[in-house]
Amino acid sequence: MSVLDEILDGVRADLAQRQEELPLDSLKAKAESVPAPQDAEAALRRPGVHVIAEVKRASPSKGPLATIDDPAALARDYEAGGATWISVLTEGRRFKGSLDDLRAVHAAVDTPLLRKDFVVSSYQLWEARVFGASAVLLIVAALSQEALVSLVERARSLGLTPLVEVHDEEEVARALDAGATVIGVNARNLKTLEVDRDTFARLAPLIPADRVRIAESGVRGPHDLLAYAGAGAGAVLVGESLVRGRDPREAVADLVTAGAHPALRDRN
Ligand SMILES: O=P(O)(O)OC[C@@H](O)[C@@H](O)c1c[nH]c2ccccc12
Repeated sequence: MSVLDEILDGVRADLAQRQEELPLDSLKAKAESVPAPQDAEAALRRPGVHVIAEVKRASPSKGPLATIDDPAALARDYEAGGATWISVLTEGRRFKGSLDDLRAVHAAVDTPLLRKDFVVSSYQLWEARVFGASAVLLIVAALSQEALVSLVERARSLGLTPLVEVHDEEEVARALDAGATVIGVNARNLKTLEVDRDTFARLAPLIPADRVRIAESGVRGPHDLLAYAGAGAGAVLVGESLVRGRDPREAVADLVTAGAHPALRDRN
């Protein structure tokens, strides 16, 4: 069984528990009192190479990364640093995230939020909507093509921008078949946890230039942003180096400055 399979088993068990406690109709009713999502895709289509800063306490590959007692405070630092999106991990077992983290961050910042989780059901799309996300991660490797197509359509119907994540050539083809317009290339193989920063450069040419291309994982600083930008990234998604760093606001600001370089203005 791969790491991804193990994670998905836990996700499905926790999801069943939540649906038991809060049936879909009750969840949907809560959406009426939550402001509509922002157009997260439009934010990424502004000129330059964008920074998506992630609230990430732990990971299967590294274990505990940071306690993050106050995710809202961290998100405010990310916003002050100039992040275009803030990603909030909500998977609890391996990443120590929660929907409460998403709610707290939504109450603290105006920046569009990405619900970072292992989505396998439209119930989780409604959760993302109710807890304040404007975008939601859909991992191709975790979904059948039928499920992927359905979840992309349902996410859009809720006003959520689907960020469709790929790791190889076949998954790029599947993301395009599903109509993805925002595609993330994860340098980390979720089945083996290996990180290969060259993955983005290998797959980017397969992603049409009219899509937003996001390079995910392994960004240690501005030099990695510039390398990913040089390979065609319109945004980078950064977690570990920010949550482990001395000053998250300053680290985001340094990445944002690199991404705003005049030579990168035509990126999106
Ligand atoms: O911590 P890093 O190496 O900066 O990576 C961030 C982000 O890309 C990573 O957390 C991630 C990318 N895709 C995911 C899917 C599920 C969980 C986590 C992820």
